[in-house]
Amino acid sequence: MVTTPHAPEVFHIYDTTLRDGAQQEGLRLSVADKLRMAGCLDRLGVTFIEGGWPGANPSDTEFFQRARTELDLQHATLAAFGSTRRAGATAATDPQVQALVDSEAPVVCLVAKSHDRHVTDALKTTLEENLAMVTDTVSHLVEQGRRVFVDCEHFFDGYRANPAYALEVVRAAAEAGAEVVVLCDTNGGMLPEDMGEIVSAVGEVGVGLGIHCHNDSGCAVANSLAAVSAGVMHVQGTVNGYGERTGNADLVSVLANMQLKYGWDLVPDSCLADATAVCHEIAEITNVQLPGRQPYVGSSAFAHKAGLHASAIKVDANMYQHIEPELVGNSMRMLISDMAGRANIQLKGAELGFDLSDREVAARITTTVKQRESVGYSYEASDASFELLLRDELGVLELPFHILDWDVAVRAGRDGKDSTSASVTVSVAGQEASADASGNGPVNALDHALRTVLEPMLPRVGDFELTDYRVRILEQGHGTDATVRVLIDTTDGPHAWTTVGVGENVIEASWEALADAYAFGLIRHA
Ligand SMILES: CC(=O)SCCNC(=O)CCNC(=O)[C@H](O)C(C)(C)COP(=O)(O)OP(=O)(O)OC[C@H]1O[C@@H](n2cnc3c(N)ncnc32)[C@H](O)[C@@H]1OP(=O)(O)O
Ligand SMILES: CC(=O)C(=O)O
Repeated sequence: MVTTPHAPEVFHIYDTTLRDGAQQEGLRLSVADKLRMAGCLDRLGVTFIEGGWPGANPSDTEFFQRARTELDLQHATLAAFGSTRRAGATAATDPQVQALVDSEAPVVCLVAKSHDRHVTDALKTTLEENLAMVTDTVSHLVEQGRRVFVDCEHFFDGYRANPAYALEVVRAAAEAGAEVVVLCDTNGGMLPEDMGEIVSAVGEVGVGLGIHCHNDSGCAVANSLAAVSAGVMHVQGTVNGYGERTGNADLVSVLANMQLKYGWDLVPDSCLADATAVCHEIAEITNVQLPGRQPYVGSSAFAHKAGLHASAIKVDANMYQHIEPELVGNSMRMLISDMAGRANIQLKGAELGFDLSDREVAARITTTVKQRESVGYSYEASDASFELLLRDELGVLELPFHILDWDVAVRAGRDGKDSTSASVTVSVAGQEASADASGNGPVNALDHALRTVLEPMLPRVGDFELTDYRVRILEQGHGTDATVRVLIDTTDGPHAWTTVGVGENVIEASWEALADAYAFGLIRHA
C-alpha cells in the first residue's frame, strides 16, 4: 500500500464513455449499443453514467427515452450532458436546456466556459454574461429538481491565464446550487505536478470538486490521481480511455488504483473483479480492439515472457506483478518464446496439465523451443502448436491421423476460368483413405480435402471452423523465396486455438499449421 490521501465521505466515479468516449474518431454507437454499454458500466459499479447530450441529436434523445424502460441500473445513476444556456437568452426558454429537463435524467452535467478567452473569442460574449449563463442555467435546473454538476471547460488553461475569472465561474456554479464543480483539462496538456497545486487552490471555494482529464500529454490517469490526492471527490473518465483525440482518463485504471492502491472502498470487490470482462465486452460493442497492453485489463497485462521473470514467478507469482490479476478479473499467462527459460516451460506445462518438474526434461524442451523459434516458429501466439511439441517431447503424442501424401494444383485456363483442387491421403487407426476437393485457393482446397477425408472416421472435425489465417514474411529483403510463418486460428464453438507453420513454401507452411489445427482439436477437444 502506498501513502494515500484519506477517502472523502462521498466519492463519485463518473463514467462518460457514452458521451465523451463516443467523441473518439471512428467510434459510432447506436442507441442499442449505448443501452448495452450502460448495462456493462453498471456492472462495474460506477456511481454515474453520462448517457449523452439529449437534444444534440435524435439518438441521444432516444437513449434517455428508452433508458427509462429498458435500463435497470443497480449501481449507477444516469446523467444527461448539455451546455449552459445560449448568451442573451434565458435558461427557461432555451430549447437545449429544456431537452435536458425532458430527458428525465436525475442528474445534469453542464459544460460551462471558464477560460476568459474562450468566453470572449469563442462564445463571443462578455465575461459577465457567461457568469449569468452559469448561474441562470444551474439554478433553473435545480428548480426543476435536478442534481447539477458543472464541467468547467479548459479550467486549468483558464486558471493560468486569469485565475480570478476561472474561480469566479466555480463560485457562480456553487452559489447557484451545483453539487459538484468539475475542473476539466480539456486540451489534456497538464502535468501531475501542477495539477495538485491548482486543485488545492480551488479547494478554498468550498464546493465539492471533480476532475476530468484528457490524455494528450499521456498523463490523464496520473493527473486524475494527483487531483484526487489534492482533494477532489468526483472523478470522470471513460472505459478503455476512449475519447476525443488521444482519449480521456482510463476510468478503470483510475478506479483500480484508488481501490487497490489507496485501499478505498469505492465499488464492491465483485464489480472490480468484473472489470476485465466489462472492458472486453465494451470493446466488442465499439468494435475498437482493446490494446493488449491496456493496464489492468489487457490480455498482456499479466503475461510473462522473460525467463528471469518466470523463474521468480515460480517462487511467488507476485514477484513480477503489481497486483493479483484476479482482483480485476484478469489472469496470469506464461508466454513461450526464445526468451523463455526452464521456468516458463515448467509453468506453461503446469497450465496445460503436464508435469515438467524434471529439470532435464524442461531444459531439453527449452532448447527445442529456442531452436525452432530461431527458424521462424512462434509459440507465443500458438499455444496449440506448443502443446503438440510438448506432447511429442514427452513421448505422449498420439496423433489421431497420419498424413501419407497430399497434392494441390492451381490452374488458370486460357478461357479465363481458374480452378484449384487438392487431394489428401491419410491413415486413421491403420485404415487408409483419400479425398479430392476443390476450393477458392490452395489452402481452402486442402482444408476441404482434409475435412472430407477425416470426417467419416473422425466426425468431430465437422465442428471445426477456421476463423483466421495470417501469413508473415520472416526475412525482410527476400522476395518471393522468403521464409514465411503462417498462423491459423480454429474454433469448435466453445474453444479456440492457434497453430503455426513455417517454411519457404507458403503452401507447405499453411499445410503444417492446418494439419496441426485438426490434430490438436481432435486430441484436446475430442
Ligand atoms: C469539451 C467538450 O467535449 S464539450 C462537448 C462537446 N460535444 C459536442 O459538441 C457534441 C454534440 N454537439 C452538437 O451536436 C452540436 O454542436 C450542438 C447541437 C450542441 C450545437 O450545434 P449548433 O447549434 O449547430 O452550433 P455549433 O456546434 O456550430 O456551435 C456551438 C454553439 O454553442 C455555443 N457554445 C459553446 N459552448 C457553450 C457553452 N458552454 N454555453 C453556451 N453556449 C455554448 C457556441 O458559442 C456556438 O454558438 P453559436 O451557434 O451562437 O455560434
Ligand atoms: C467537458 C469536457 O468534456 C471537457 O472539457 O473535456
